[in-house]
Amino acid sequence: MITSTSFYGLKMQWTPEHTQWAEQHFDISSTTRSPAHKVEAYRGHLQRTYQYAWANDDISALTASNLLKKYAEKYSGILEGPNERALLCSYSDSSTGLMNGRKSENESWQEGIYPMNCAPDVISVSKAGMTAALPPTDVSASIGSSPGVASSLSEPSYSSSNCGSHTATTLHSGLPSQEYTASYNASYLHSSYSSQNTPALPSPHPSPLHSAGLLQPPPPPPPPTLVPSYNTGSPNLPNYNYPPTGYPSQTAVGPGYSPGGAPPPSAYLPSGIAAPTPIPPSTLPGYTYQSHNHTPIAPTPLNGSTSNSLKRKAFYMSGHGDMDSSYGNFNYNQQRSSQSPMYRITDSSVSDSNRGNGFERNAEASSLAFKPTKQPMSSDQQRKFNMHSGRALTPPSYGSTKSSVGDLRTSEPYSKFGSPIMSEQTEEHRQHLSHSLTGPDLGTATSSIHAAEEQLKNSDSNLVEMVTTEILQQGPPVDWSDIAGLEMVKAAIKEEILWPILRPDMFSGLATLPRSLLLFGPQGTGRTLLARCMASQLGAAFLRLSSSGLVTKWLGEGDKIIQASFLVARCRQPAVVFISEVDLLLSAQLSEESPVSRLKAELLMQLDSILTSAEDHVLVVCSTNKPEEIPESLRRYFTKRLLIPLPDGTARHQIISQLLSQNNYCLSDKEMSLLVQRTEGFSGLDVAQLCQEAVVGPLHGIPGTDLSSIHPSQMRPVSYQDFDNVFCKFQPSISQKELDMYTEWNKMFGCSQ
Ligand SMILES: Nc1ncnc2c1ncn2[C@@H]1O[C@H](COP(=O)(O)OP(=O)(O)OP(=O)(O)O)[C@@H](O)[C@H]1O
Repeated sequence: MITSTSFYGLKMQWTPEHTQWAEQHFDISSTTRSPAHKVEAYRGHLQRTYQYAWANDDISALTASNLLKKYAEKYSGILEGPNERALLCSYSDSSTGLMNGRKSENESWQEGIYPMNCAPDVISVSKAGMTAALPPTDVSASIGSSPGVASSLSEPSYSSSNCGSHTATTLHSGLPSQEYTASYNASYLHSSYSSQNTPALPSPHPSPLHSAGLLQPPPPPPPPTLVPSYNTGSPNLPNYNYPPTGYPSQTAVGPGYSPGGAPPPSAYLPSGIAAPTPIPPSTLPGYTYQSHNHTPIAPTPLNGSTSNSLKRKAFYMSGHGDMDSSYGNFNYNQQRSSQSPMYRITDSSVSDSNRGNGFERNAEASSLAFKPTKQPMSSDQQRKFNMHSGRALTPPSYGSTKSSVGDLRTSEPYSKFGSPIMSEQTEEHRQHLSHSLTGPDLGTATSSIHAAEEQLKNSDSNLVEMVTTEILQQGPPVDWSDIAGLEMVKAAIKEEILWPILRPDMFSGLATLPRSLLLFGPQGTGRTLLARCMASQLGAAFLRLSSSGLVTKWLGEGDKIIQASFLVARCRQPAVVFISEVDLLLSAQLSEESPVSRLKAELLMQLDSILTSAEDHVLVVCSTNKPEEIPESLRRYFTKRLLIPLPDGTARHQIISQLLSQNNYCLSDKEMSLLVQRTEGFSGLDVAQLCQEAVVGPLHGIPGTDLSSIHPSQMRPVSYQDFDNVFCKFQPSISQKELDMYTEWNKMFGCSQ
């Protein structure tokens, strides 16, 4: 019998042979679906395929048969073939360009550029072992049930009194983060995909579903091991045992992400592999600042609209000035471990009256004590940090004298010169390296270090000394929780930069590891902090080059300094080289005759070498507030380009609270809310400077001029009035036009939208 079928106007004639053939064909390899189902599936496909076929034309039985056969072969291969995950794999492959930043410069980086629309379809009809994607109806349910969405979208209300030396945790407990959206759930893979023990790795770019926060990682595995090397057999860390509860998970962000906390389980990695936070917190005896019983930070609200929740928010405004960059001992997380190496020791031997009044116990009168980061590490901290780094212990140089090259925002003397070439430390360093980098490149990294050491021996020793004292920086490690807000950025850095570096064996699908990163946006938003944090998390040496220093004071030998810095970085690898204001070196405005072009050429040569070397474990992080000045042809040097926005209300609240917590202050909840509101558009640096000015306020009311004789108890607490008095000195220094420019550039060339 001949039957006639019409698909969107396309008439087809079916003979019994056709039907039989189709059924037989589908039956060949399927063990999970009946022939009838497959024919249904196939018909569905035909419906879609033939929409753009020759509508309304009759076709011959022969043509129909050929078409049938052709598509049956094609689709049976996808549905039933052993490589049914080819689509996912090719998804990963096709994204290699993205990972490498080799994207065509004219292409914009748009969200959803790598949709995984096909994956759920394929998965859901393929193996029984693969869980189907969430149905669309689950989308809203999932979002609605997200703790982020459930929370209030309004400015946080502060329920507690803020009088006294409160800790930041008390102050902003219950605060939702306005910036974080649940969309970034630290997992790129479809949940079903992640459950497979496949070596194939996905693209690092989140699928739309993940961006929407719909796909959650699998339940957490047993206590994370971090980088196994850190607690197994490292001679540097003989007794170290990473406390699994040291960084309790944070509810403010998606379940897959816990900044500053124990590394989350991730669908990105096979089960049991934890997110990298390799630097273990050191134990600070007597530290009682924070218990683990604090109320967790309230879930971060998504923006009101669901569509907005699908994007990483990017908003920013002003930034200016220059100030101590090493607020490394802040605590912006409720669950910050009391054992964090970053948290400044509360010396219980010092009376309360001696604390938090603007006069630190060792501070000179001029410093006025609002210097949360300028305290040297305790000997215990130093010991711990030294154990991490596996390098000779030298005094912290963060916060030491200003260098035009290293651009240190510090006040302490530089650390003593220590040769970048490992001598007695060499073996220790090797072991550290071997523990922190478990990938297959370890052997070659070691040989690369040897080669760099040889080169360094032949270099100008004065130059090398200058680099090791001024550019190579040592200091207390920076934890994620030391950086207020920026949750999306932090998550992206963890997943797209740090994990592949720490576990190259797990990311073998990537053509090359991420080796360069551009942080762009307004000044004073924590880009240096982020770079330092990356170095800390990688257990890497940190070298900081200031482009403005190079093109002004050091112009004559700037290229040699760049060269020597990269050489030292290779000797000390793993290493992070941070270059601020990189637009000054890479600007398109530079003529060939310009002396700066020598620096540019040297930098590009070094970048080329880093990007092409599979051996070196050197990460280059550059910052700029003029990304548009980087020529199109040079953008490709940056594997990732991340917008660092201005702090949102929650982050500003965190910064203010944290800074004030070190002083005696009295602010009502309402006043605190007002401060948060009034600092809208401020950069993190602006906020910090505002606080610094305000805490000096109480001094002005003290009669007499001899401040040295004043006892701290005579000082009144810092009040709202003190802030009010200095607000006139501060205002957002960035225009809406500039903000729009960042948004546009981010849309076109950034990786976080
Ligand atoms: N997100 C943040 N969390 C905590 N502190 C911050 C943050 N952003 C800025 N700050 C404060 O501002 C200071 C400057 O930050 P940082 O140097 O990291 O900014 P930057 O973006 O590198 O700026 P610049 O490009 O001007 O050097 C920090 O020392 C800190 O006090």
